[in-house]
Amino acid sequence: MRVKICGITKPDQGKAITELGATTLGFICVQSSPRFITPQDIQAVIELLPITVERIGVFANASLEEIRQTLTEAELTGIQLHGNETVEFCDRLRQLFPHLEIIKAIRVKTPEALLLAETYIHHVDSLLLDAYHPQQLGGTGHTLDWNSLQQFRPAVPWLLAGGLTPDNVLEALNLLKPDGIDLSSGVEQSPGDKDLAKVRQLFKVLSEN
Ligand SMILES: O=C(O)c1ccccc1NCC(=O)[C@H](O)[C@H](O)COP(=O)(O)O
Repeated sequence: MRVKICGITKPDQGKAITELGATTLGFICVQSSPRFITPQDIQAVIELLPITVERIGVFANASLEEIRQTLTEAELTGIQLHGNETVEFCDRLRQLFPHLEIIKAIRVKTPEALLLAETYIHHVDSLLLDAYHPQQLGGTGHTLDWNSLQQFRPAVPWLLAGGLTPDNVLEALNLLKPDGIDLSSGVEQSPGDKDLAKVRQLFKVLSEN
């Protein structure tokens, strides 16, 4: 299963987290986030990683030019769109960067958000469901109402995000069986500073499942 640890800001932590078992690292390219990392600093993390690790840049309502600029400086394998990007924007991104994975994140405020997610399936490679928060775009530590997601079976792979921790991840996995999981604040000491003991605990519980 795909395990994405998001909000990496420190090279040594990125390296350690992949050694512990993460398949995918996420880098927050949203300047208002306390987990923001510059393209140059993303590349410094990437240089310590095995080539097999997926490297996702997380953007929210960025322009194509901003994304293009980041890609010239950091060797990302995918783009996560965490704002209000349209299907047309996803299509354009695909045309420009056909080799990159495109993940559309949907922040679930009401059940209609799941219908919105379905409208992206022909325009992206993967979906990610995250918690809605009126002031924060991501990294909120809030869980979704998992019961309301039980019928969610999109025709593309999907990741579950939002408030996952080593303590609740197995319950979520057993209930929803997503293709992957995404964690940030649940394995942190403070925003952008990962807690390696919590990451270790995460992979321990996953291996025992
Ligand atoms: O994490 C952020 O600070 C962030 C800021 C702006 C847009 C997206 C952001 N995070 C996106 C993620 O993929 C997080 O991993 C996801 O929201 C889950 O976070 P958490 O609830 O803390 O596990």
